[in-house]
Amino acid sequence: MKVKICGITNIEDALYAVECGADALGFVFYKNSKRYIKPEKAKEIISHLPPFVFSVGVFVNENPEKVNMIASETKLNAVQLHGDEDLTYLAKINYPIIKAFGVNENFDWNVLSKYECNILLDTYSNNYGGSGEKFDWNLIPNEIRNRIILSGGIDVNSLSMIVNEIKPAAIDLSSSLEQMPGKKDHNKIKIFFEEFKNHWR
Ligand SMILES: O=C(O)c1ccccc1NCC(=O)[C@H](O)[C@H](O)COP(=O)(O)O
Repeated sequence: MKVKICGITNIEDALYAVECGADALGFVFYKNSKRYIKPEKAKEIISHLPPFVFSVGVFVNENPEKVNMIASETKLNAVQLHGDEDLTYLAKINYPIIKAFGVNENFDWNVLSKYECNILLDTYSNNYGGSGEKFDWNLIPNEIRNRIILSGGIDVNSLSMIVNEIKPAAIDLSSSLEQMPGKKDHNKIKIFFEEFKNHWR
């Protein structure tokens, strides 16, 4: 199970998360987010990451040409589309895509079969993401559990259920590891990865 830490805004948090075991880092290029990072700053951080750490840019309903431009300039490995982007939009993107879906009790699970890219399930939120809230993971159909990226309110206390019951391909978390939006708490990161390794390896 891979772990992505999202909402990275500074080099100290990036390197510490990687040192503790993060496989991927997320950079939020959505200006309305409290975790927004300018592409130039993300580029600088990404240039200091060790090999084999995956860099993901998070976008919400951004102009697709701008997504491609930022992905190229900052050297992203993938783009996470966290808004209302449809298949026509996705066809304009030149980079590996993670399509995020906001889940609530009314979510139409059939829609996922139309998407061939990686799927991230997050809690439905008017702000699109980074809510720190869980959705009801029991709603996730069994047949897709092992290929999704699970997200939304994941914290150290979620690990038992994630590892033993949901068993997703990857998890993605942000809020539970923060001091405040955009600044990670290194002690929380350390404890999270210690517990993750206890549960998973
Ligand atoms: O983090 C944000 O502020 C954000 C805003 C708009 C779209 C996506 C955003 N973040 C993406 C993520 O951090 C994660 O993919 C996911 O939402 C998990 O967040 P959390 O519930 O805070 O662990």
